[in-house]
Amino acid sequence: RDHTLYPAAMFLQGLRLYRKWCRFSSPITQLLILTVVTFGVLAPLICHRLLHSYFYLRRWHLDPMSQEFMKQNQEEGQAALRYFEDLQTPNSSKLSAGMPIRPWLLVTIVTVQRRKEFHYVLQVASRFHRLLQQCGPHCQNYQIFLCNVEQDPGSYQDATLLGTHFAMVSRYKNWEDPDTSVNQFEKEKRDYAFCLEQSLLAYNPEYLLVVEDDAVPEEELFPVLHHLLLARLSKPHLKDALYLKLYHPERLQHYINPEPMRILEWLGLGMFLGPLLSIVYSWASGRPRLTWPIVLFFALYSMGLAELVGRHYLLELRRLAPELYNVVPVTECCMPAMLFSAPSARRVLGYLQGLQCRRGFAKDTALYSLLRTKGERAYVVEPNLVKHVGMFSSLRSNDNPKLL
Ligand SMILES: CC(=O)N[C@H]1[C@@H](OP(=O)(O)OP(=O)(O)OC[C@H]2O[C@@H](n3ccc(=O)[nH]c3=O)[C@H](O)[C@@H]2O)O[C@H](CO)[C@H](O)[C@@H]1O
Repeated sequence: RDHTLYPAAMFLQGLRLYRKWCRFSSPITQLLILTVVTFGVLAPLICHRLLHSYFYLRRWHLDPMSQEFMKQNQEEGQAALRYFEDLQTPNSSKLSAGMPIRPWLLVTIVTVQRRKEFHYVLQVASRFHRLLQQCGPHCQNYQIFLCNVEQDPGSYQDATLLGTHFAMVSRYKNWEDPDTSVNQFEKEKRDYAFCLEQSLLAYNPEYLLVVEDDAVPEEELFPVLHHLLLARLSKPHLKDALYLKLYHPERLQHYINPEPMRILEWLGLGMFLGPLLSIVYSWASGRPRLTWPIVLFFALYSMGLAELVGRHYLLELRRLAPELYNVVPVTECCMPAMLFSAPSARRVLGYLQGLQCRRGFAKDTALYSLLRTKGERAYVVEPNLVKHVGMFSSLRSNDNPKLL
């Protein structure tokens, strides 16, 4: 007896029973049962632990998952510390003499001190360092640059450690109050502008990737950037963009967002899966005729399922190949990882210098608000190419942060 044939035999038997049942029940009853079973039983059972799904059981899982994330992240911080402690220190002449004259891509990490035990900046820098090593000759013209905007740079041990491995600039010399009349968000913007300016002055790179000190790059960052910069961004409408965002918060990635591109994507999904699922249904129920109401039902069914399970998880499928990554017009919020061409970095610097930030109008909102008035375009890559790990913000106090 061939035991491997059991599942196939069971499937055929089930199909036979199902077809018999279908003959005596109306399609409306069948589709109603399918809807109830999918949305009421299967999806909640499968998805209740998925953080970015509507089925997520926040009350049950949010606290333990947040604690677990922080515990793991602290361990990753320790691992990053060991990474640099074990790494051989390059001699200082190598740090400057080995530098390419004009890097193709400069990665600038903007950092201030916060929650020492997590070593956020070490996590970011160690991952970039390792990815560059793995990338080898393809990334020969890449450079990492640390921009330390801590007011008391002497006390910032992680930055001091990184200064022995990477080129670094410090905005403040000793403990220094930059300007008491300046609010925290204006200071943050000025710090960012300083880092942009220093990167351009010191390296004049072709492309500049400015990352915040809690944005850990994904493994595929460099191959995807290669593809985007060499194949996709050479197209005129993308080439002159003001910036390309490599991260957008997962909680804002749903279809039900006032964004035309997403709505189009959602409709496209329904138009693709609607007919496909209808064909499967017709075949399984033994009804050869496809009717419009059934196609429409499955289109809405798949669109509803995709939204409720979470668009974020569908986007993850795009990681299979660099060609599958989406590049769409940006929306407001957040700039943990921003890619600029040299001319666009100069334009951003000028714009930032002309802006005044405050609570509720931080640098990300300010920059986004400029797009329309200055006639600029900007894009975001999906899925995210960095992971935001900083549960504790250096700008907004929160002693008990949660993943959502
Ligand atoms: C994940 C996420 O949504 N992050 C956004 C959020 O940051 P957060 O509120 O998460 O703040 P954060 O602690 O991640 O700091 C953002 C960046 O500002 C830097 N920093 C901090 C303090 C300072 O005095 N000077 C300075 O330059 C810091 O090193 C980091 O690179 O809001 C900011 C605007 O306010 C930006 O839009 C961030 O992208």
